[in-house]
Amino acid sequence: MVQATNLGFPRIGAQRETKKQVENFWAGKISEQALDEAAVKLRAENWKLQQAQGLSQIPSGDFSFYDHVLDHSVMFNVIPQRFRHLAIGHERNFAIGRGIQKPATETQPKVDIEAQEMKKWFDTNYHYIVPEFETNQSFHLGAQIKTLDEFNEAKALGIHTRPVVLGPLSFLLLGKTAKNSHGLDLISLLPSLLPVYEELFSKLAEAGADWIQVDEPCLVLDTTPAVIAHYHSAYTRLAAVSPKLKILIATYFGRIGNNVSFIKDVPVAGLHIDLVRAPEQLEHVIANLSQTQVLSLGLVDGRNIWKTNLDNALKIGQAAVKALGSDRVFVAPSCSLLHTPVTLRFEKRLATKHAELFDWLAYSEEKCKEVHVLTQALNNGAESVQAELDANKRSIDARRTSSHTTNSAVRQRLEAIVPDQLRRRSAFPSRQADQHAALPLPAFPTTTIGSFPQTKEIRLARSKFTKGEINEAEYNDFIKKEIAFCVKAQEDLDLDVLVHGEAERNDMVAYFGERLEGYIFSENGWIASYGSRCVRPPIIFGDVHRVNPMTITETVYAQSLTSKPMKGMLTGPVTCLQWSFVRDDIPRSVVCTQLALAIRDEVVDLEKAGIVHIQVDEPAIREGLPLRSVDFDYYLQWAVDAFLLSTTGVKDTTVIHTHMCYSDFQDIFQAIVRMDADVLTIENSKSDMRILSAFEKHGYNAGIGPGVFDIHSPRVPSIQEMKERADAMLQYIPARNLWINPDCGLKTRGWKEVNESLTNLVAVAKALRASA
Ligand code: MET
Ligand SMILES: [Zn+2]
Repeated sequence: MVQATNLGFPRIGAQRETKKQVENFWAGKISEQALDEAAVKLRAENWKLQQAQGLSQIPSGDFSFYDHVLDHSVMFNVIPQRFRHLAIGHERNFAIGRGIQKPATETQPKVDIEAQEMKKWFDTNYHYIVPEFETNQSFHLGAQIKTLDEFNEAKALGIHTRPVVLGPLSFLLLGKTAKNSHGLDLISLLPSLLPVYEELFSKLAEAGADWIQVDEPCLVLDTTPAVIAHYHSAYTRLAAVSPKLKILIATYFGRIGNNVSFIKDVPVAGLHIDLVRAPEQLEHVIANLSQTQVLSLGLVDGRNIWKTNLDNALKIGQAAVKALGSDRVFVAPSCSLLHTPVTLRFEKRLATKHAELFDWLAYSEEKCKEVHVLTQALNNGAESVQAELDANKRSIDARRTSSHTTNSAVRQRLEAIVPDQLRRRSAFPSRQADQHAALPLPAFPTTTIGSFPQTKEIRLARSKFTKGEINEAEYNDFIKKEIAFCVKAQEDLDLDVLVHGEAERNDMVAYFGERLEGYIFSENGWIASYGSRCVRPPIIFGDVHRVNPMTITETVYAQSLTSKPMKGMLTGPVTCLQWSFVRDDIPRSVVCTQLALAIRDEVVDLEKAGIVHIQVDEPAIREGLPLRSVDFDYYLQWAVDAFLLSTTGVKDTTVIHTHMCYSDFQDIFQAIVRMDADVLTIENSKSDMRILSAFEKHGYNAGIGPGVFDIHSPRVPSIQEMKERADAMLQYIPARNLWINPDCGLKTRGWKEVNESLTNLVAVAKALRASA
């Protein structure tokens, strides 16, 4: 029998319960016990919900308050030195994720510890806490073994689950070496790590687990034969732990390719592959399984919100059943549903006001159902679920033939793009001279990345406006006051290039999506981004275009309040694309080009309105990079072209800024150069100086502001630590090009920390000027 399975369910709760409870805990409003109770309740609901949709293998251990990789590190006692003296428990785990700062009290000295690094999870907008390994790292299970505890918790409810753990190779490969352990080869830790996996697996087997899902997403990356040999030896050992235990190695987000080679030679029971991202890999993988191994087919898109074309998926399932027999086939979402919202049940507005589009959607709950329907069709014939299949076909056909997804004017404008629309008038050195002559700035100019604290008052006003409790004029008035407050604060701080603060924006892509055609918004389509932070990606369902200016009023108003330059603030096309749920009926590159034309119009209008500095944020350009290097060039060609299309419609004297964050930039260095921005502000505060040496090595010659402090943490950086960072940067970056700024926007912070941090930041720039 084909099994209906799942790889992971969202942990945020259908109405973001987890986020709310975690934040209440941080605020001291609820106890640790209350937090745990809330989680127990949510996990039970999730398991029951998946059961109710008809899944037979339901994951456990997929829950997390902050991040599952962080939990995994803690479970294996991979805790950096600086956190080890903290008491075991949620507070310590949260400290690892977000840093901790507490003033001294009569009995306790002050606490001030930097968070562990956070990185994007493959090409998603989910962020994981990067494990930090030391030379002689010791691994052991603590008193609490999260995976085991959650398996038992489900068992107590009468639900037999499939425990999920991050596999040993991906755990090591996704990690980094601690500061005190330079030169450590992460893979060399495998021999000391494996016994702890063995211990965990035998405990799970004792507890009654049969299938266990071991995630090895690094198998979809470029890999060397040496590393594959380690997969081979590791899984040979792990598969021998218990005859009761069946290991399913799970890969997702791309094709496994030739990395599949070791699978048939190790006694693991099965392999999961992503057939949404890489449908072409089916035959190759089937040919590389042993005679008994199960293939788990990722047929339902775990990263998007569209209904699955069940007819197509069924054909793939049938081919697999034909080749392997139904006992060797599982049906599953392509990856954990962590990246999909929880349920359509609360999308009341879409259901009533946008019924046409609503009918095209499926969230996690509905996707579990799709998995079930496919499984039924494979086991009992399509007739057994004919009504479901027919309804699905109607939705799929309706979407394909809808008149609301195509706009011929947009298509024509795309056809007419010429190469001149992809370049600035002059090269950077000449622009830099013109810009300096037109509007000189002090050395080491200071600026911020755009957003300032999104205070309770701002959120309240926005919610009142949404609910109709205040009218548009009142809301606009409120925003104006916020802008004025923000501009005044920056003048008091003596920053050089100011921003209006983005008070009117809730989310940097949603804001533009709301003002563009081709988008629609959900009420409850939340997905986890980092820590307790969730995002609600807009949905791009049709051709995108700009009807009216989107940011001119606020920017021009902000400029009118100051004689310092005001930076206009836009979200770039690639980021709009990456952080939306994108239609899957035309290529992403085409959607991106449509977005670029819309942003281009806005850039030109800002310039016309007298704005000299314009920032087009592309924080997500790196995360869109394909996972295999052979696919890089194609992506970077269209992505950078889209950025150029959006930014090059201006005069040489207009200063184009861009901003990127949370990524490793080395592998897109040439693309960054080709983006030809006048100023690039990048996240760098937590990572090392490797990226800066790359900028030096390649002779990057434009303005650059590697963040001097980490905005994801509430701690206030001292003048000294930021000065040290800036001094280190000056070893790589010519003084004339160095900007001083935080590493990202300040919207998640409070005004008190922001004022203190920026006071210190401005002092750093002044100290640099004084010693120049
Ligand atoms: C994630 S990048 C954020 C850039 C945006 N301008 C901000 O300051 O919030
Ligand atoms: Zn950023």
